[in-house]
Amino acid sequence: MAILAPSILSADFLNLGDNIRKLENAGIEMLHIDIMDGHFVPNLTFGPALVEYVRRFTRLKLDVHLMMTNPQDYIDEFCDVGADYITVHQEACMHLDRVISLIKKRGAKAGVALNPATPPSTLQYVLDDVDIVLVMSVNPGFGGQKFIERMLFKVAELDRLRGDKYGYQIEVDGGINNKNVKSLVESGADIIVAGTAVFRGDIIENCKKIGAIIK
Ligand SMILES: O=C(CO)[C@H](O)[C@H](O)COP(=O)(O)O
Ligand SMILES: [Fe+2]
Repeated sequence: MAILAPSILSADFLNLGDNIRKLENAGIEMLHIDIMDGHFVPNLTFGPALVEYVRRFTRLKLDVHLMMTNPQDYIDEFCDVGADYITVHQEACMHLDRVISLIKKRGAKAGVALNPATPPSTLQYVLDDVDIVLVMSVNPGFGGQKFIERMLFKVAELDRLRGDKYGYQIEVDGGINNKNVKSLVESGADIIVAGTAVFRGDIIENCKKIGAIIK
C-alpha cells in the first residue's frame, strides 16, 4: 500500500488552484513541489513564495523536493512558509547530517534524495535520522522523462536494508505511470510521485486509476 503525491511541475499554472482542488476531490493527501535552481539541475522552477501561496490555499501535506546546491541556506525559509516535508539531495550536501538535523529542528520531516547513479550505501550513517529516502527514477531537472528500470533494484535494496531496523519511507520520483507503478509498490515504495501521469488528461480519473493500482 502506497500513496500518490502529484508533482505540480506538470500542472496547468494558469489554473493551479483549480488543479489542486481536483487533487483534493480525488482523495490526494500529499503534494510534491519541485524546487530547481539552474545549478544543481539545468532548469529553474519555483521558490518559497509559491510554497507559501499553495500553503494558504490547501491543507494537503506539502512535500518540497529541493534540487539545489547549498540547500542548507533555504531550510528556514521553506519551513517558515509551511513545508511539511523537505527533501535535499545527497549529492548537494557537504554536511548532510547537519542539514537533516536543521530540517528536523524546524519541525519538518526530513528526506534525502539519491540521483540514479548514487547508491543507498552513501546514506548508511544517516538512515536512522531520515523520514524519507527519495529514489530518483530519472535524472532530476525535468518532468516527462523515461523511467529508468534499474531503479527498481534500488527501491528493493532500500526496502531490504530497512527491515525492522529503520523507519524511513521510500519515495520514488520520475517517469512513473500506471504501467510501471505496480512493480514499484511491490518492490517496497511507499510514496509515488507522478507529474505527467497525473496532469495530462483528466486529473481526477488519472489519480483514481493510479490510486486503485497502489492501494
Ligand atoms: O523531480 C522531478 C524531476 O526532477 C519531478 O518530480 C518528476 O520528474 C515528476 O514528473 P514526471 O512524473 O513527469 O516524471
Ligand atoms: Fe521531484
